[in-house]
Amino acid sequence: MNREFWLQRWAQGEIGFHQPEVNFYLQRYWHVLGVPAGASVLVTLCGKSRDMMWLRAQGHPVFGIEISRYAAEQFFEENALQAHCEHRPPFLHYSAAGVSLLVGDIFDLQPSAIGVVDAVYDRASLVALPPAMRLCYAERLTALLRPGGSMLLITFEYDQQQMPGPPFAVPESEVNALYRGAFQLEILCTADVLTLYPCLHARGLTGLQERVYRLVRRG
Ligand SMILES: C[S@@+](CC[C@H](N)C(=O)[O-])C[C@H]1O[C@@H](n2cnc3c(N)ncnc32)[C@H](O)[C@@H]1O
Repeated sequence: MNREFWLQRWAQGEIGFHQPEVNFYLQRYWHVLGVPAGASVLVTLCGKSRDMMWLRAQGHPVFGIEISRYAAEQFFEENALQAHCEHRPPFLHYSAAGVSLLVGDIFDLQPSAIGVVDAVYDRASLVALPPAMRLCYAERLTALLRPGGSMLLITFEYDQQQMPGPPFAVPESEVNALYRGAFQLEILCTADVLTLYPCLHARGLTGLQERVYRLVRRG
């Protein structure tokens, strides 16, 4: 999945991944992470997710990273936030009260751009990436999260033979392989969710699970 694939999806309005409501698991499990108000949160591959507004309302300074400028502009417009935009190569940096969105490639994101963050929220992000990109992505997040910091990760699991991604299936064994070197992992929830995603059923899936993880970065 290259940059052009996602820019085209946004340009054509093919954004079935976007949830009009705040994510259920975020609201249910964020408190389990124990991230205090005032602690910064990085929302990876953020699109125009309303989850950023929810995290902001919990008192977190929110950083989002997203390749599509169009998505970032829609986010501020739909949430009636006045954003200031600066070009700080390699990113366009949009900021409004409590929310900063960096428009650019997450693989260019260094701690020097936003500092290390206290927490990470990954919904529909790891599963948006093909297998060859995932290790590099996990290493990037590990570098951006402070030791002791937490991540809430939501994945999909299904038979990858039944449908090409995205979203891709990322099994528990792969999550472990990507993160266990630097994190303690705990599964918070596993749910059968095919009926909630009729579009994925229509693409050929006969089973679909969502899994929610809490990860804590080792010191
Ligand atoms: C499946 S969507 C999920 C969006 C969001 N997390 C949500 O829950 O609505 C994946 C998003 O990642 C963005 N994206 C893909 N590759 C990227 C990259 N290398 N750097 C930054 N954003 C990227 C896409 O434009 C898209 O908005």
